Amino acid sequence: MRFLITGGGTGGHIYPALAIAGGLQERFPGCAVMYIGTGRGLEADIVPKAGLEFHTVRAVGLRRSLSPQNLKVPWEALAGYREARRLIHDFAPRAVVGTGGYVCGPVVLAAARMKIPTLIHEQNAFPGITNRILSRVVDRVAVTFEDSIKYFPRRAAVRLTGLPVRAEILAADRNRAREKFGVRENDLLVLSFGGSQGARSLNRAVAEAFGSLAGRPGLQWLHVTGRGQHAEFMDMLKSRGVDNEKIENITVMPYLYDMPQAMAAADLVVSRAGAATLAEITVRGLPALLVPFPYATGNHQEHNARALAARGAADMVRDADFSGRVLLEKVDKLLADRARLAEMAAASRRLGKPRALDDILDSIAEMV
Ligand SMILES: CC(=O)N[C@H]1[C@@H](OP(=O)(O)OP(=O)(O)OC[C@H]2O[C@@H](n3ccc(=O)[nH]c3=O)[C@H](O)[C@@H]2O)O[C@H](CO)[C@@H](O)[C@@H]1O
Repeated sequence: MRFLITGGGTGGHIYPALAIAGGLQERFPGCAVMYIGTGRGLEADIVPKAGLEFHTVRAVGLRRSLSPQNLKVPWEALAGYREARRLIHDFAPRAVVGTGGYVCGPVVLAAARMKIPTLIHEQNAFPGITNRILSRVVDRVAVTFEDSIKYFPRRAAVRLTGLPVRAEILAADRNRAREKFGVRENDLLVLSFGGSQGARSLNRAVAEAFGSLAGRPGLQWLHVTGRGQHAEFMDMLKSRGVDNEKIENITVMPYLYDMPQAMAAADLVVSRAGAATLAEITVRGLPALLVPFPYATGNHQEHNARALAARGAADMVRDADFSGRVLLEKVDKLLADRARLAEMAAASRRLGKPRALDDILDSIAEMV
């Protein structure tokens, strides 16, 4: 059996694609999986490292403003479409799966026109333009949030699956994780981070609140600054006269490799609202304070955050309104009310989709 996967540009589209590729290899032992991306996207680096056969086609995105680059789009799109057709013809996949990003356009369209079964996965509550267009020609659409279903014209083909998270996120054990991070039994652990790159406004707010959080009985805090912003964060602390080495209850890290353990240990998460982060928070059933990245395409992070907030799983603050004072106010209120925290945790768990990968694989299996 042969499967073709496509999706790219940012990690947000690539990691779910890799999760699906891995799932297919387990479900259909001996199957061949080929990946089509662009030569420019992050996928050109990550996918070959994951051991998958990788090919590229040309693909360009429409600029949202008037730009001379848009004049090249029809020509490049046609060239990419022809390249995709040739690759699909030679590989002869049983099904084609797209996870968003420009490159999906020519590849999934070519497959659909060649009458090969197609499925696309949408990660965000407000879908990207490529997936919205493709949803008219594909056989199936798998979505992460119920809230995105309304944007797809052929709702009958849409299935709410969720976004596949790393197996370690599901498997991590809370007691062992708390031991590892040195969290005492009745202490509350707050985990704050700003997506894979860190977030300046989150860093600023944590730095402003640092003095007040330091030494608080019963509170432990783990803050991740993001690799590119660690030095700046440390400078902010220094300029406020804070010596972070002396403060026992707050740990600061540039990047957290062990996110699965940290999430397992945490009682509250403060973060951006990227789709992968929210999928992880909800499968772990964690309450969250979300500060969506305001410049994400179509403001999709705010849509993602609202999907949780509307169901009582999270509290949301817009980036423009966020500060150290607001962080303290919100966190104080939440931590003082353990019953509310427990309700939020339960609401979060209800939104979690631990079977996301299985459900996506079932959909693919039904098509082939
Ligand atoms: C800025 C932007 O437009 N980001 C988009 C990008 O998210 P992007 O992939 O950057 O961010 P996500 O929040 O979706 O994922 C971050 C991932 O990094 C992990 N992590 C983070 C920090 C750390 O120290 N350690 C660690 O392991 C998290 O556990 C998570 O798995 O694609 C997503 C899916 O299309 C979108 O929803 C996001 O809006």
